[in-house]
Amino acid sequence: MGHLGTVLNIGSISQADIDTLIDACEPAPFGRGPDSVLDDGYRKALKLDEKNLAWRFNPDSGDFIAQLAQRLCPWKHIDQGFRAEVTKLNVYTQGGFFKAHKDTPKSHQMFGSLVFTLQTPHTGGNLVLRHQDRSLNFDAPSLLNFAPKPAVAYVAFYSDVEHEVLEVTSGARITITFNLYYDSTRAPPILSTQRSHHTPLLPDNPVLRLLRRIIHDAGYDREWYHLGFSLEHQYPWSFTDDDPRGPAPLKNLKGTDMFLLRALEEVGLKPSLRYLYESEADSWGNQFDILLSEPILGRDACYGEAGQMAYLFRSDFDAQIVWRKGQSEETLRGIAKAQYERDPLKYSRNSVNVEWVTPPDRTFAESTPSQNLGNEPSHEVYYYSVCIVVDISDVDYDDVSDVSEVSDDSDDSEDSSVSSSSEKSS
Ligand SMILES: O=C(O)CCC(=O)C(=O)O
Ligand SMILES: [Fe+2]
Repeated sequence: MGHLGTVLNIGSISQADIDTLIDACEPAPFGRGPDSVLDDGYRKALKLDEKNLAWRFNPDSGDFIAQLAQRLCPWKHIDQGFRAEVTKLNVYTQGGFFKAHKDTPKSHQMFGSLVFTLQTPHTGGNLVLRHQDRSLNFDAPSLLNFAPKPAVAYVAFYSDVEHEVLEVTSGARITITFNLYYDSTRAPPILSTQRSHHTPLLPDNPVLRLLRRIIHDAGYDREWYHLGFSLEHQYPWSFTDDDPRGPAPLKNLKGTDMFLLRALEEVGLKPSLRYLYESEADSWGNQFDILLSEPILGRDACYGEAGQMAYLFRSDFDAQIVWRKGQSEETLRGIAKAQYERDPLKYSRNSVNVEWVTPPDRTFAESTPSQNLGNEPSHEVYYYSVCIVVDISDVDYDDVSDVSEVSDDSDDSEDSSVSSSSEKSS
């Protein structure tokens, strides 16, 4: 736009600097499904794209990213590092805001967002994060007021956490935003080279103890049950990702979901990620809950036969019916008679009783992409609600007793005396 480069010193940003910056910016759009929308009823802000921006403080280098990683993943539970990619600079002048949204996922590996607020005088513009029944009001102006100069205030959060920039009541609020990615080419934040078969991935905790009790409880009718956990976060699934490691959200879980996965692995279970769907009602009004190993593609899910049981089973060899209360093979035989008789074993062989430890609150795995508000248009990458389902009849008992012997070890008791020679198998 005809601007030559301008350098701002973040320790002393003058009103003239802010005016120059505003001049270089353009109105910031947001994403509604695949569309880029300018609507100052939702987002009233200016932006400078990443290609026009160079910031000397690079959070992706040095210690910062490693420390951030340690705080977001406090156990030795991820086996990859982090990468931060700048997205843009935002200027919110008086009256500016950005209504509640989730940050648009870019790939399977994107898990977080990082926002820096610069030390320019302003009031309002707090960033409010909401997730399930919790919320956090990030008050950058107060933090910056009390901080020596130069300073920045930052907040990092999982990108599927809904957030909102409240109205700026005076001054100019300037932020620089980054996306955070898991990166398997980088070292994990807490090195685990000394992990051996006997070193627990997690310190002893009530979840582990409870899981051990369940799988050791002789009275528990394990044969017939799977345990199901609806995960706390949503995860991106990309339909165009040509990553040769494949779509593997299992290694990209966030926070407590990763903790749960590690706990299940620790007691010898073999968790898998599943997507729960509800079949369309048949002419008798019956519906079935069905677990798939992949989400149904976003756009198709709206049309035609995509919700029918026969379609779901045809499209996924690992599809399973989860019996609802009162449903059984008999129900199916009575209701879906024609389908059942064509292939009597198909459905009954692939059905399970799931005891939901954390029950899903939405039956549909899919968030409806066409109405979702994001910070950018979304193309072929959407968030999905995910479950972990484990077959508890399928425990490797050797593994379990091994691990329970060392369950008192706390995480930091591990030192160089632990053998580094044996890799954890499986
Ligand atoms: O400017 C901010 O504080 C956050 C902006 C934001 O949420 C976004 O760009 O997605
Ligand atoms: Fe955002």
